[in-house]
Amino acid sequence: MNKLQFKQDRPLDFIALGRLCIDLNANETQRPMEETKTFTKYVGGSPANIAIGVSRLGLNTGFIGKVSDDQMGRFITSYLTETNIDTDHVAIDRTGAVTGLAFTEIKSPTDCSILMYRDNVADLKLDVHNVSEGYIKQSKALLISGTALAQSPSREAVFLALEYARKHEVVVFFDIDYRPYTWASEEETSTYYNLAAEKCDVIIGTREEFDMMEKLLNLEASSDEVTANRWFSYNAKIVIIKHGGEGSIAYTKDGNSYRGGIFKTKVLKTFGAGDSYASAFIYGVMTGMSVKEAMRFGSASASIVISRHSCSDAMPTVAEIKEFMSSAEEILQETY
Ligand SMILES: Nc1ncnc2c1ncn2[C@@H]1O[C@H](COP(=O)(O)OP(=O)(O)OP(=O)(O)O)[C@@H](O)[C@H]1O
Ligand SMILES: O=C(O)C[C@@H](O)[C@H](O)C(=O)CO
Repeated sequence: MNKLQFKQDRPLDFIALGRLCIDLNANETQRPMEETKTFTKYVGGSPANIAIGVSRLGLNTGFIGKVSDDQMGRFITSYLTETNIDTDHVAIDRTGAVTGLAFTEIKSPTDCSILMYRDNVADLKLDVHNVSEGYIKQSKALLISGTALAQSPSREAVFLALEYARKHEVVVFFDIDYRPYTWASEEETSTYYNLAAEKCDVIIGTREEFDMMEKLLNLEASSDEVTANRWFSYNAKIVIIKHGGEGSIAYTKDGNSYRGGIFKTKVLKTFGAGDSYASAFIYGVMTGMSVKEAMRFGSASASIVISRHSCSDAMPTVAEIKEFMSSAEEILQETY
């Protein structure tokens, strides 16, 4: 089967599984974090950002995750509810685990970094008992995010969710979301990412993330096309490789490839580009857009989000994206 086939008779469009954390974005920009005095708090975590993005675009969205039993956990679940995301399967940790924090530093539009505090985080205590087959089979699509594979019991929860998704023909999107700070070794990382990716229908990652996955394979030479074709031998129908400000490229199992450009924007910070791109791309392919058009939609969403201070809060509506696309300058680069 070459194409994505969403079961239209499902009450849910999209379930995301994985990290729910807090972004603390520096208010004083153009300087190192050592000189920052104040931060603004937002919901964060790549799968949370993507879920917020697709919900704001109008998809009927749920979440499978675990939050801390404190003010931060309640802030997150309240925000998800306010964003029309079902939180019935967001569990509350009772072991004293905490919420992961992502402190962001915005030195310049092209020099941004994230300081992660992730010891004893609740999101990685998600376990198989939090993963409901009855819930997953109600959805057209499931998103898994690579960082949830970093530690047990979250790792086992992801693989169980993948089993349920495949059993019930739920289309699986895999955002690689490689965050080195959570992993113990490159060997462990590559092994689990590859095992998960074999079960997924759409794989989205940066060139560097795919390189990490291929490190142990001794491939003679890799390229975007080599990467994509490797995954078509498993379950993948679409493989997208993101190239930052140079755009993106998508390969489909039927042998086609599509280059995605970027939309010029006034960049405040670069992080958030990947999650906004993924959320709008997913919305696009789930609402009948072609791969090429969904990539443009994703790229436009990314340009909007990187011009704003937050990631989750900044996720745009369909009207905002269409308005932006009608006036922004689109650039298609052929540099890779
Ligand atoms: N400087 C930019 N200007 C315009 N669009 C951009 C820029 N950087 C990224 N994008 C858009 O966002 C998409 C994803 O960006 P990128 O490749 O940086 O993913 P990522 O590394 O996962 O992002 P993040 O920084 O959020 O982790 C790109 O393919 C492109 O369409
Ligand atoms: O995914 C993370 O842990 C960090 C995010 O919360 C942050 O918004 C970001 O880096 C988005 O790309």
